[in-house]
This record gives sequence, C-alpha cells and structure tokens, in this order.
Amino acid sequence: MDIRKFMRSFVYAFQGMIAATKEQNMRFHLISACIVSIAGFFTGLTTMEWIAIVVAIMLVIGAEMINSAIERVVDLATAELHPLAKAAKDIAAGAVLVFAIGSVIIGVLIFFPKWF
Ligand SMILES: Nc1ncnc2c1ncn2[C@@H]1O[C@H](COP(=O)(O)OP(=O)(O)OP(=O)(O)O)[C@@H](O)[C@H]1O
Repeated sequence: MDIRKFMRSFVYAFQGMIAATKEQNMRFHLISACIVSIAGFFTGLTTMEWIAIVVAIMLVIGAEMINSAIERVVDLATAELHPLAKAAKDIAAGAVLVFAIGSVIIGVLIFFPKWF
C-alpha cells in the first residue's frame, strides 16, 4: 500500500471539507449543528440520543456536500439552461431536504419530551 498516496487523498478530502464550508447552506447546517450540540449538552442526552443526533448531523452535512459537488459538475457540464440540469440540481437539493426533515424529526423526538 502506498502510504503517501493514501495520506494525499486525506489532504484532498480535507480540502473538500474546507471548500464546502464556504457555501452559505453549509454554514447554516454547521451553525444549526453547533446550536443542537450545545442544547444537547445542557439538556443532558443519553449515549443513544447523542448517537442519533451525531448521525443526523453527519447525514445532513454529508448530503449537502454531495449536493454541492453535483451542482459544480452540472455547472461544468453546461452553461445553458437545460431541464436535465435543473432536475439534477433540484433532486440533489431535495435529497438534502429529506435528510434535514428527518433530522428535525429526530431532534423533536429527543428534545421535546425533555423540555415539555
Ligand atoms: N443549467 C441549468 N439549467 C436549468 N436550470 C438550472 C440550471 N442551473 C440551475 N438551474 C436551476 O435554477 C435554480 C437555482 O440554481 P442554482 O444553481 O443557483 O442553485 P442554488 O440552489 O441557488 O444553489 P447555490 O446558490 O448553492 O449555487 C434551481 O432551481 C436550479 O435547478
């Protein structure tokens, strides 16, 4: 196994993470994740509840990164307006929304019984 090549791919992945943080939507997800984590810290969650919160946060952030990658590939593929380009971007954005809705449901199920 080529360790240097392996390490280089980590650097590229890290660069991808940094690039993704420049997106406005990603910043919204990161700020939301921080707020939820702080709320979880003060509310007091079980290990299983933390696992659910962490998985939800990672899924939304991961989906947003894939959405951003798809947006860039579509923009690279065509500068013209095309129904397929629209569908690709909208479906990718819709996938993020699915994960985000799921995360909100998880958050409500975990936090509401503790607060009310
Ligand atoms: N090449 C294209 N052909 C047809 N529709 C497009 C094309 N590019 C973008 N759109 C549509 O225009 C709208 C806005 O697209 P845009 O690329 O600005 O994405 P966005 O959701 O504003 O994301 P971001 O601001 O992160 O780039 C979306 O509905 C998208 O599907």
